Amino acid sequence: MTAPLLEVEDLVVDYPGKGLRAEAFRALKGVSLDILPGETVGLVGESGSGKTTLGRAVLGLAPVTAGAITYDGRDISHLNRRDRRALSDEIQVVFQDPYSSLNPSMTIEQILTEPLTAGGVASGEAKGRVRDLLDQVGLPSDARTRLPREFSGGQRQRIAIARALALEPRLIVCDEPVSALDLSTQKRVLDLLIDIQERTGVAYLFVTHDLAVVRHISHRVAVMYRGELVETGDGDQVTSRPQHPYTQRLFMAAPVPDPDRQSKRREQRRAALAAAAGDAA
Ligand SMILES: Nc1ncnc2c1ncn2[C@@H]1O[C@H](COP(=O)(O)OP(=O)(O)OP(=O)(O)O)[C@@H](O)[C@H]1O
Repeated sequence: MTAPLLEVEDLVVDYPGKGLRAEAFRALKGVSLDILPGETVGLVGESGSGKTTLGRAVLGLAPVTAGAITYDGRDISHLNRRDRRALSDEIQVVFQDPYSSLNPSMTIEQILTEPLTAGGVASGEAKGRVRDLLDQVGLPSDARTRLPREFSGGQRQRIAIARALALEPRLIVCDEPVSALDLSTQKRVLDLLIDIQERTGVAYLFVTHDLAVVRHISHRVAVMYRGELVETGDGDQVTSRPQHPYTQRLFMAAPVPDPDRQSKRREQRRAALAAAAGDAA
């Protein structure tokens, strides 16, 4: 069997109380989830259910009160700053807002060179890598000399994706990466993420409140409700035959998914898992 890339076990996250709310607030109440290499797990649930908190805990940005997060067999629940920084070439993030996530005063070349040099890539080599990254996300190489404000929302999200890809991570936490984009741009960015995954084998933890998006991109879907995972399964199974009453309510009003896209994603996952099992044997 393929070993998970990421394992979250009985994770509890308490946010300390502030101001009028003196008591700590339990945002995650014992969540367990794993992600295989090259897999996309879509995390859905209503606002406030804890999706972003789970993504942030994986990135070391939310306090782990109890439980464990294991990456590639190593416990990463309580890393110090240096070890966490060292892990950034393995685990990356793409945030929701392409307007605030890029430094407005840096050129695209500077934005993409920063993680490369931090990851130890020599500056001579970085220039070529920046061109490669722009090519991977479908932007022309003359984008290098321009500033973020010269790009549309969809193009900025491509730049954020290029930055996340710079150090060839094995896992990217995508926190609502397309929800600030219009529908046709959403689809192009999702297809880009799928295409990158097919080429590089990167895994995604994909946080979204949008059920059409989760159906489009996920191999598996995990459903959160009030700080707990109430259902996890194949995208098809969870979206078409939800078991938990909350999931049933969540998906009842959602539009019908694209069956061709879904069956293609399922086949790809089976083939990838079979190949990985063959490699491991
Ligand atoms: N830094 C924080 N301090 C205190 N409480 C927080 C903090 N961040 C989140 N919370 C609370 O934790 C709960 C889960 O929040 P979280 O952002 O993880 O939910 P979500 O499912 O991602 O919601 P949304 O879809 O609206 O982004 C919410 O009740 C929220 O108010």
